[in-house]
Amino acid sequence: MATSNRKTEIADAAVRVRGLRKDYGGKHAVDGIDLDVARGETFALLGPNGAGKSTTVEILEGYRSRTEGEVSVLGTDPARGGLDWKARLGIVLQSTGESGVMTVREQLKQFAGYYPNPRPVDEVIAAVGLEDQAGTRIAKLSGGQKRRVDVALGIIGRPELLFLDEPTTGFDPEARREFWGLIRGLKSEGTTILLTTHYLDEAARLGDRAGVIIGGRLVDVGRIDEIGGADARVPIVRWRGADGLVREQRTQAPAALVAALVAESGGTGGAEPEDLEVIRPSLEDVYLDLVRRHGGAPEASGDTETSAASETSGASASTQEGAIA
Ligand SMILES: Nc1ncnc2c1ncn2[C@@H]1O[C@H](COP(=O)(O)OP(=O)(O)OP(=O)(O)O)[C@@H](O)[C@H]1O
Repeated sequence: MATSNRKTEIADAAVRVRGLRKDYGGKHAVDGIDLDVARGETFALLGPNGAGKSTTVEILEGYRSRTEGEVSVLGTDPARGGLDWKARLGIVLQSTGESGVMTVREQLKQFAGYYPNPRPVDEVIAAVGLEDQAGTRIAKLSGGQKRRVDVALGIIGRPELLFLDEPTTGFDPEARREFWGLIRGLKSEGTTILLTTHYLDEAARLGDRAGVIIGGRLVDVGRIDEIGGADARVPIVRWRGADGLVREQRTQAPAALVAALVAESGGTGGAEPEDLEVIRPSLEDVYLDLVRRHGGAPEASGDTETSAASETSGASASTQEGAIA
């Protein structure tokens, strides 16, 4: 299965990166990345631990120097971005930096003062679901609540471009879904969002497009439903044969295969094929396959359900398309 590397050029991109390299000592942490993020799109940057995502994003944010390459963020080279440029960005870093002694509202008020056109503080508190904690000192909040403060600080300045580095780490499932709603709202207002996440379901739900970085290289980029190439998306039919063995077959026509299995097991009135499943590979399945093929260590998944696409319990046998075992 060939990886399609779609290098789409976007006119008037919010982010434009060409030949980006970052060396630490002799090691290429980022090794020649080309990337465009369109204005108004939500772009998910994916990759295993140590792949080079944070380094890339920190260069875009102006926090880190680069070794080589061209970078333009909202039309400005981040290495030369001044305060006016910074005020157009919203940044939610991986680690929290807010003061623990202030209350949520005090901290947000302070940050709002740094921006020319901030959102109303109470509107932001409500958007991140911290109304009940608005008067609480940040030091006393739970990990997930502190993360919501980080997100609130990232959006208070009404950013044109919002960087979210693993924003929902520590969120409970309900808070994560609320956060997704918040991000969709920002997107509908025209905010460009660059998201790094290890939660593949989050990337699939929020992202218009995604890029996969492995070993400092962008190994694939495209619409969420294009990542990994068409072959990686072919459905899998799995069933237990009369001999007790689990069989699986990739096929573009799962209904026809299921009908054939039913006919084989005695016609419409016959026995149901045992343990029958039709599986459509998720972004997580496709991503893990990409990581394996490019020699990256697949990380433990987030809270997404593990698809059974690559796992079978008990004995199994794979079959070629068109041949029922
Ligand atoms: N300040 C630094 N000095 C030396 N090496 C570094 C530095 N920062 C990062 N690296 C190395 O660069 C590589 C890329 O790191 P980076 O933090 O960009 O990865 P990542 O994809 O964001 O990982 P994670 O998913 O764990 O956050 C790693 O091998 C890391 O050890």
